[in-house]
Amino acid sequence: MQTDPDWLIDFRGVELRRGGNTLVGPVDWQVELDERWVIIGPNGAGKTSLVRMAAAEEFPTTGTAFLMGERLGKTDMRDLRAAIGISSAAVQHRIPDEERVFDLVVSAGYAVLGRWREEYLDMDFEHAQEILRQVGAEHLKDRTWGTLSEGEKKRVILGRALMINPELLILDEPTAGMDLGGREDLVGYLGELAMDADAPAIVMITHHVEEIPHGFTHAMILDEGRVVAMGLINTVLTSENVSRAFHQPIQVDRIGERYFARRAK
Ligand SMILES: Nc1ncnc2c1ncn2[C@@H]1O[C@H](COP(=O)(O)OP(=O)(O)OP(=O)(O)O)[C@@H](O)[C@H]1O
Repeated sequence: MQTDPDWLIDFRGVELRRGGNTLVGPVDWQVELDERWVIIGPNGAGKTSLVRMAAAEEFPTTGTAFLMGERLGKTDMRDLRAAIGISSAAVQHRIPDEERVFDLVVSAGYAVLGRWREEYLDMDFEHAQEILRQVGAEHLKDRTWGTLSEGEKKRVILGRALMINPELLILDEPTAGMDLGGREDLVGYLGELAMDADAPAIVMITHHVEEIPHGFTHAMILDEGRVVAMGLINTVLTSENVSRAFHQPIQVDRIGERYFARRAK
């Protein structure tokens, strides 16, 4: 079976099952390099399960999955993971509290936690410095991970994900726990990234349509493991589709480049 070289993600009939339950699927999904996807859906809809397969962290139980042209199960997962930047609660939980922020970011390219386990180049230090500046975390570089607030952690983990110059960037609730100002800063930054032609393909899970940065091109809505709608964002993020997924009348409005949702009267 072949995949299209333009597709970073190519899922065909992909399902993830555990203990007799289908967590997500079957899903057919293709993501191209210049696409920026948002995935929304109620708690337990299967969003994280889906992106864990896209992050080469899980194998599908059934179906065929290609990531960056390589078929999952037929290639070394470590090679794939080296090209995928991930910001998620699971990644956060693996970081020891005593890890220094700058070391955490600089070591990302070597897929290790801990600054002194590899040789680093001046270029790596400069790159890490620049990325921390971009995500608004330069002032945190000498702090240890365990001392950071939730929002500060989110910035740093995004920096670590970007440090490897990924082909695919996976963001599982990247703004969770952030205050309003911090969230708007990060949404603005992600919007700039989304508009950058050299940026990686992006797949972002969020609970709040208000957090979708401008420049995002596609959306998928999941409910109970199934795709309710997927495709171009403006055709998918409609009141009708969101109401169907959340089982209540929701009005979705687009104001400028941003989306807003509330329960319809
Ligand atoms: N290892 C597992 N074994 C059994 N069930 C699981 C396992 N992992 C997840 N689930 C279940 O699969 C469903 C989908 O979980 P998933 O984390 O993918 O949902 P989600 O859409 O990301 O949810 P949330 O918005 O709450 O983060 C949930 O009902 C969850 O309880």
